[in-house]
Amino acid sequence: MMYGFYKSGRMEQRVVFDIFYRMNPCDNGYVICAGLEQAVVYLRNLRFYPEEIAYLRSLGIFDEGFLKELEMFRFTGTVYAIPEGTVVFPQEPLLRLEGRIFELQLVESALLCFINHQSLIATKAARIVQATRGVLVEDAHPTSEFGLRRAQNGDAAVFGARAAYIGGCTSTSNVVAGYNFSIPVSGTQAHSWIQSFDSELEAFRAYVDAFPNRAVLLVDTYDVLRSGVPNAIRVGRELREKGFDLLGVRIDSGDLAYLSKAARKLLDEAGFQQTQIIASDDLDEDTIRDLMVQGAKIDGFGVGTALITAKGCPALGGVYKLAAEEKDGRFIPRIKVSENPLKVTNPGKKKVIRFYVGNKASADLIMLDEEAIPQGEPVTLFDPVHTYKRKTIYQYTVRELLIPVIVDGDIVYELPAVEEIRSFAQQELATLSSETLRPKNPHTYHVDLSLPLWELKRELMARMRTAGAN
Ligand SMILES: Nc1ncnc2c1ncn2[C@@H]1O[C@H](COP(=O)(O)OP(=O)(O)OP(=O)(O)O)[C@@H](O)[C@H]1O
Ligand SMILES: O=P(O)(O)OC[C@H]1O[C@H](OP(=O)(O)OP(=O)(O)O)[C@H](O)[C@@H]1O
Ligand SMILES: O=C(O)c1cccnc1
Repeated sequence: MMYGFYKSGRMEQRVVFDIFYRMNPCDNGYVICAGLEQAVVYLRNLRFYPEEIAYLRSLGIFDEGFLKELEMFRFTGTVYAIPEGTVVFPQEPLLRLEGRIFELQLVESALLCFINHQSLIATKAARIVQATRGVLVEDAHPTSEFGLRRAQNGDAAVFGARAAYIGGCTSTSNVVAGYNFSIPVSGTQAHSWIQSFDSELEAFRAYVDAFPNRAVLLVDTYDVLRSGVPNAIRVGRELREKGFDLLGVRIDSGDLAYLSKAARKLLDEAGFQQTQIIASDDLDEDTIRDLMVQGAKIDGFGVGTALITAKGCPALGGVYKLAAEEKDGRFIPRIKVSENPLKVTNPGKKKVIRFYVGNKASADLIMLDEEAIPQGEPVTLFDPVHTYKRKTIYQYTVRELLIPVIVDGDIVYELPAVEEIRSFAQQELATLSSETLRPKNPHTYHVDLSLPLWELKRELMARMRTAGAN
């Protein structure tokens, strides 16, 4: 397409693209937006290197003038984005890009990859953490991301660990992610550690020698209740003589509810009330919720496969759609019409505002960029499909969600630390009602269109049906 724009003299045509998604993944009531930092870094560093241009030349498809354009290529567009950690909903632009069609068309798939992947994993993590006891991490049990070995590849593991932390995990076992993003790392040991010693007891002793104040012993290699926990208690007693406390045991197979209760009893009777029980073994939000219902005595979870692959909801369907095109110095709205009403795009250069009543998010409104933001007067919102469904909001505050991140190719936004994004995501979750937060059949949060945008959409749909037919 870039070559086509170059050949037809349309390279410099200015356009607006939106990134948005149409349905929440996992039947969830919201998505936690993530991946913006990687998108920004990608845009900043985007260029064509000599070897890449040589490869494109070798294809024998492109003329030298075009390859020269690629050689000089830099991203010069403007990006507005919803900050990472924000809870977002279907249809609303998460990123709005303005620039030359030559460059904005190039970046579609890469941007979608960053935003779709991390937003999906952050959302999955929030669901898993919520299942451990409550949606906010202050109520939840610590949950460590264990997924590296099961991720679809290395980038998915590292950026997935970042997103999992944003979504509420307490730590990751992926030390590269810890290094890259300054997020907490934690880990226990594998069955191979235990197997590599002549006895479980020796294995435990050697481990606590190395990590006297942070040892979590894997107790299920041979027999949790007859061998693993009794040996852990023995080593715990020896540790105490050296002035340390055994931090925990990990159970990685069997009936986790039954074994955790029995292990708790053994540990408590031996005076190890502070020693935690960590569970892992193909856990996901459903199994964790089930374990909690069964009264499992589990203090923390390690979750790998289901988290890093977003089991059950393997992709977030974010899309990149042309919304406007510049003509004579003005942006002319563009629409994509479809038989499926969900797939008809919202035309024009837009912004998104969120209404808060008290400290709860009440509804979002997608508006045309030139519209004034309501300043406190009562606002009546209507469902864009079932327009008789209306709601008037009084006594609200408003927040504009899209903020400038890159202006004319320059980064104008200070990228927050991941720790900060995670705290922000927690604040964001606290603004949702329990009905929106529930993991099954959640209440659908209202995302409405302003009247001018709704009217523009209807007009363009009618016009483009006729124009398209011609
Ligand atoms: N009390 C429980 N209620 C519901 N699910 C459980 C309970 N205990 C364990 N599970 C889940 O059941 C599954 C058991 O898996 P599986 O049949 O492979 O047995 P296992 O004990 O893990 O054996 P191994 O890991 O040695 O192959 C895991 O996904 C685990 O998380
Ligand atoms: O179960 P997940 O949620 O994916 O978490 C990661 C798993 O990876 C490790 O074992 P591994 O899978 O290597 O071996 P195992 O299945 O035999 O325990 C660990 O002990 C967990 O069980
Ligand atoms: O630290 C652990 O015990 C761990 C980490 C990743 C995968 N499985 C286990």
